[in-house]
Amino acid sequence: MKTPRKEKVNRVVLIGAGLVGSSYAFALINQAVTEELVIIDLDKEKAIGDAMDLNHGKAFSPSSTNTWYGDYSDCVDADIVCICAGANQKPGETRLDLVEKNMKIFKGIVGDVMKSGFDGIFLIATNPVDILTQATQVFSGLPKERVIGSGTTLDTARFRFMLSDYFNVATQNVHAYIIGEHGDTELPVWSHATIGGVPISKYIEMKDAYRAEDLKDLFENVRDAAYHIIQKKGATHYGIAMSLVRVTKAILGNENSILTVSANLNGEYGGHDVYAGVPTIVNRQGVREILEMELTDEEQQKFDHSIQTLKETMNPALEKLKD
Ligand SMILES: NC(=O)C1=CN([C@@H]2O[C@H](COP(=O)(O)OP(=O)(O)OC[C@H]3O[C@@H](n4cnc5c(N)ncnc54)[C@H](O)[C@@H]3O)[C@@H](O)[C@H]2O)C=CC1
Ligand SMILES: CC(=O)C(=O)O
Repeated sequence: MKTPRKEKVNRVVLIGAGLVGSSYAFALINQAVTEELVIIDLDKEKAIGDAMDLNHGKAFSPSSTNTWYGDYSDCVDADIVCICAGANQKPGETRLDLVEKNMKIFKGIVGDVMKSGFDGIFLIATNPVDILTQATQVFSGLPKERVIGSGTTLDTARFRFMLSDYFNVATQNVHAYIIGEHGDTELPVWSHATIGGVPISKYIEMKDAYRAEDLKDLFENVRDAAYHIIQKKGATHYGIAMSLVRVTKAILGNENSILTVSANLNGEYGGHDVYAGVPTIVNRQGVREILEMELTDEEQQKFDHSIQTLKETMNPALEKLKD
């Protein structure tokens, strides 16, 4: 049930309560991240049902999140509008294949959010996420640092999980990033990957049990993880939901945490006006700062290729939607 606001509390508006959105809502409530959660979806009945179901679990959750099915006017008081609406990949489809369909949906959604007077932070999950994050910035006119995408947060989490599994150390002690497009051209930054501060290349030299060739396969499994999961169960949603909650917490908690969100490169990493996954300091302002790592020549080449691919897909799609 919607309640009038008496004091400043955190409000997240979720647009698109499909598999990703409803998993995000569930994870938000279970981690006590926000006082208010508003759900909006084209499928009104499904979203009303979700709000009822989530409120019925309140007695068992650590949070007192007030959840309701809302409308775009609720965005005016939102700290974060998270968009998970739109088509997902069918088996064999790439993320980039979704661009035209989802960009059209975004033009309408972002326009409706902005009509409410929204002045918070957009957090985007819908694919192709880097391109839709950029489109959201263009459609909304909000400052670039207040429009961010989930970027390669999920890929980085997959990478750290698979490395921790291979080396049999806790995920928290693996520091390694996937950067670039959240998609087929993403790349691992091996030159800065460490285990407890020891470069992975050194760690492998020190231990007979590990082989450099295995790392190539490991990265391919990270890059292709979505295809493998979609083949098995039709969609991925728990991992991204937890990534989105992590970013939401970093924003609402003013954490200054480093996360590989999709941020506008704005002078960093070659100075492109493009959104891509890079290590970024995230706080209440959204993007505080992008961390520019020194890449090897090979890594820089792969990164440039990833950026070029994003531009080549995004520019014609944005052009088509110009009024
Ligand atoms: N960034 C990432 O790492 C990931 C992104 N995704 C992406 O998230 C998106 C959503 O995926 P799923 O939840 O699996 O899809 P889904 O089909 O389960 O849900 C999409 C929801 O969007 C709603 N919707 C469609 N148009 C709308 C509009 N104009 N206004 C409001 N709601 C609208 C639908 O009614 C539906 O409930 C896809 O683009 C998918 O590729 C999925 C996993 C990871
Ligand atoms: C679907 C998608 O983007 C992922 O799971 O990485």
